[in-house]
Amino acid sequence: MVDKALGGAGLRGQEAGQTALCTVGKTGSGLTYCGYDISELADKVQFEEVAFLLSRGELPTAGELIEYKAKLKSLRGLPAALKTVLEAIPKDAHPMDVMRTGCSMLGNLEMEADFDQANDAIDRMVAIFPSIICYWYRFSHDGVRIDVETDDDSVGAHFLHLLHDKAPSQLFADVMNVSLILYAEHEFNASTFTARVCASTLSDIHSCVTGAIGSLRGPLHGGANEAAMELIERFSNADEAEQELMGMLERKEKIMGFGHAIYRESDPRNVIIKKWSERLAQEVGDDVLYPVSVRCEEVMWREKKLFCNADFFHASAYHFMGIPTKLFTPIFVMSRVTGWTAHVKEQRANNRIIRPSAGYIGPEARPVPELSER
Ligand SMILES: CC(=O)SCCNC(=O)CCNC(=O)[C@H](O)C(C)(C)COP(=O)(O)OP(=O)(O)OC[C@H]1O[C@@H](n2cnc3c(N)ncnc32)[C@H](O)[C@@H]1OP(=O)(O)O
Ligand SMILES: O=C([O-])CC(=O)C(=O)O
Repeated sequence: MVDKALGGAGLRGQEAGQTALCTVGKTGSGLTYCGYDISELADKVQFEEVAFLLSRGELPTAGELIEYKAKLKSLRGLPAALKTVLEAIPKDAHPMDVMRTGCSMLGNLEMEADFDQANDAIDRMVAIFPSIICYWYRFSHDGVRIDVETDDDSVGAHFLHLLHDKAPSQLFADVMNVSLILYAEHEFNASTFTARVCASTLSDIHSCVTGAIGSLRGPLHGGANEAAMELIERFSNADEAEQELMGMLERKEKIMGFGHAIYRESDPRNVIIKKWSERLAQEVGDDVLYPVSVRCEEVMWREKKLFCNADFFHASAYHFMGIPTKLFTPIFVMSRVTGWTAHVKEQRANNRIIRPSAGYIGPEARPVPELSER
């Protein structure tokens, strides 16, 4: 007999393996990376320190951080063949498909020939992903071939610089930094599990990340930040948002950016990005999107006890920084690549091919009828 609680839909509640990288819904504020609480990381460190922590197992020393950031800076350039591929992708393509193709093409050009090279391949992906999406976006939308080798100090500032053709303000760079930290890692979520399944076949790291990008793309996972933006921008004030939301709930529609597979009462990342969204709203003089978002949060909790997940206030925060909605989920990729690849290495270090069983619900055994008799 299958235990329904354990064997139910979505594998919910099953321990599908072990990890030393992250806890979700267990200790502290509810999310830790290698033992460090997310609220402390978001307050104190740079995204590059988190990327180093996930790939090397410990936070860097001051010297290691300088060296690591210099390495990332040196790896921002795009190979000519990759530029050619990006230039061939149409303007109306989905940017997550651009990321998927960009990652896959990189794997063709710079194959991870040996697992010992994993950290070099990881560093390259962390450094080059902002270049990939911005090169395609600026070429297809603005008709320019940008130089992706900026001197910006961080991954987040590099991205905003390429996108807007100017170095970002300190506030915008700080928000990008926090956002990338919040999205970096989250245990056995759907995209990370995809990467681990692929890794368990002893495949290469670019294949693992390419598959993970495909899983992150969906609106029930990373794509929710874009869907949340499409929701909140429909409303011109908080009262209208409340009225519309009540109708959506009545019609049993799903409200993107709310709820979670593991957290039951709150997502610890929400309080952090919400604070930054409020700060940005003040900075840009917004008096619609932020109050609309807050009202959505109040209504969803009051009516359904559903809370904002990491994606909801990311929508307004990114919008206030002038980031086009269709680029929201690719930013998630730029960050989560650190978590995915840490899991790939962890899987490889203690591997057994991931191959669960299926409960069969099809027809009884039967003979194949002749073609003329079907
Ligand atoms: C970074 C991230 O990936 S965070 C997640 C981003 N995704 C979203 O924001 C999409 C919207 N949210 C959802 O679809 C879900 O909450 C998920 C996919 C995140 C989690 O799914 P599950 O684990 O199946 O949710 P859960 O078991 O808690 O759902 C309980 C009930 O609440 C409902 N519910 C959950 N989230 C929502 C929502 N956002 N809007 C309306 N109803 C919801 C479910 O439909 C379910 O109702 P039912 O029992 O009548 O079918
Ligand atoms: O853990 C999950 O199911 C989804 C999520 O919040 C994430 O991947 O950040």
